[in-house]
Amino acid sequence: MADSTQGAQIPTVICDDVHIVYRVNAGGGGKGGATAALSRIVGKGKAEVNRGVRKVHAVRGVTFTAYRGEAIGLIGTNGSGKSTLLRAIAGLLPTESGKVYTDGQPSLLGVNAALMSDLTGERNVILGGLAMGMSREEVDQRYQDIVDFSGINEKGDFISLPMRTYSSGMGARLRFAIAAAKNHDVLLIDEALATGDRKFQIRSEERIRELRKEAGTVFLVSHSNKSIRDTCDRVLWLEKGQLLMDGPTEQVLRAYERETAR
Ligand SMILES: Nc1ncnc2c1ncn2[C@@H]1O[C@H](COP(=O)(O)OP(=O)(O)OP(=O)(O)O)[C@@H](O)[C@H]1O
Repeated sequence: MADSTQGAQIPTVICDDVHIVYRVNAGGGGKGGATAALSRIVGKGKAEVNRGVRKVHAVRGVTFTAYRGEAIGLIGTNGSGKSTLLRAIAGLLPTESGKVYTDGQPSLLGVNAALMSDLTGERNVILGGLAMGMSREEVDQRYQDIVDFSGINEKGDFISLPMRTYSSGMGARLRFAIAAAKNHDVLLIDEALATGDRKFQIRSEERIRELRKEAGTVFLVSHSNKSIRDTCDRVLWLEKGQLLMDGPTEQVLRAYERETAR
């Protein structure tokens, strides 16, 4: 457990022996699906043999407590269960067993966060703000800050164009800017910084540090060890769904880097 968990700390997220299992229809989209039809042709009817539900045990017995003011990095190789754990903390996935307790409603900010691609950036800022519980006046007050922070208009008037015309990096910037406009009890960020350019990454890392100071807890899933080093004081290392290590950033990252360099 990290040193930062000592003293008068207020818990914000508690995961108690959390297991998460996905159930996947192994039949390939059911009898009528295109994949199933292809399997029937290729396998000459053998597709039926594989029918049934397969289980993927993505998170296996994860236990930790996060405290107010912490920024916690989640690291691990592809498929180790980071995004799954984050979605469970956000309340978007049920646990198979074990419990997730949270203080307040966590906000999940992922690269796929649902903004409306046919609406302009401007409309999405307003809708996103309202969806986060801001009043219309608050949204109006913060609107320009959000647009400035996103940098969307640095190369022209893009905020008045539909979001489907944005590059993936521009979309990610706007999503982050909207989410970061509000102070969150628990902010969960899933690789959101990865698609922004370096200048935007620096700006968003700065904002994460501010959000922490404003007494929230931030979780950051990232494959960039640099982003984790720059923003987090504690790191959870997941591998095959299990919590391999939980401790101060430098200690865990060094162990992770030793392991992944092999
Ligand atoms: N919707 C889903 N249905 C079934 N299995 C899933 C689903 N999403 C993830 N999985 C499986 O759960 C396991 C953990 O996946 P997860 O996306 O949480 O890993 P991750 O550590 O975030 O990976 P990455 O670094 O590649 O983003 C993997 O084995 C993956 O195949």
